[in-house]
Amino acid sequence: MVSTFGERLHGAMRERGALCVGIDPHASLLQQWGLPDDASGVERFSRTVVEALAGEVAVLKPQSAFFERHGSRGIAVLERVIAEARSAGALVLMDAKRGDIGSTVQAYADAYLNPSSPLCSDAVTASPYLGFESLRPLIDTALAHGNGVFVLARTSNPEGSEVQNAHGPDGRSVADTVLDHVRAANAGAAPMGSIGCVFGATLDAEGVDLRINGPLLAPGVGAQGASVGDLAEVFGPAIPLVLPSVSRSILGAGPDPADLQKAARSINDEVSKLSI
Ligand SMILES: O=C(O)c1cc(=O)[nH]c(=O)n1[C@@H]1O[C@H](COP(=O)(O)O)[C@@H](O)[C@H]1O
Repeated sequence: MVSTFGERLHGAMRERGALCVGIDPHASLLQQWGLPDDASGVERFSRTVVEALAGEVAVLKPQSAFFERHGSRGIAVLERVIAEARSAGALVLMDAKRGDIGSTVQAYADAYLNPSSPLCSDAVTASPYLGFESLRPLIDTALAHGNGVFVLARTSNPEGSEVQNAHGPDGRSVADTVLDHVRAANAGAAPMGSIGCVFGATLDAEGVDLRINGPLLAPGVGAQGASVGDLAEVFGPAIPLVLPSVSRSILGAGPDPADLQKAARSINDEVSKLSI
């Protein structure tokens, strides 16, 4: 039987630590690494990150936009990054933040979560702001193929709160409702469900029920100002489910692979001390 994403992620977090490293080939990072701002630069950059880290971190998260900005050649690089990272043992979370009406969401599901697609990843990020049910085809396709989805609940950027903290007639915030839907999708799954939420490490989770029986992707550590220490304060008893996601503050240590490894190991070690 095919393993579930929740099972694979749970195992990877125990074996490799909970860190997720973002592959975000910003133009400024390409320049800093002495690479051209084109598809060949993105390929050298991403290959270096994969070779340095895919054998040791639980999850690599390529940000699709940084590949898309180089057109079809950038997407071809993304396809190779997915294949190489997975064959080196990392889980790949495609950061595409897709969302649309359900019939179109099925096409995104076919692109990112169906093994017949060259972009198929272990999981994809999705925006529920066309209504959580519009994401159903993504969730069903993920579960049918042993893959996962990370649904945005509270994003790390300060602008997010005007939408995500708005309250409905039942007095619940939009983000609380998203967390409720994800909790329902993961009900009964063990050791944890395959549907995660994104909850920024930069936020205050006071009064928020984070028990979703699934992973909590926590971007915002490093370049956006949160520290590993803040994670304990934000997530409290939910820490064992937290997957801190870090891009620039690790990528900025490159291009030497040993320096990338050093930067990732140092954060991973700090994170592992939180869960004790
Ligand atoms: O889904 C995400 O990964 C994400 C959600 C969120 O709320 N905030 C957020 O920063 N991200 C992504 O996480 C990464 C953060 O990068 P750094 O700030 O460089 O660590 C970027 O790829 C963002 O697109």
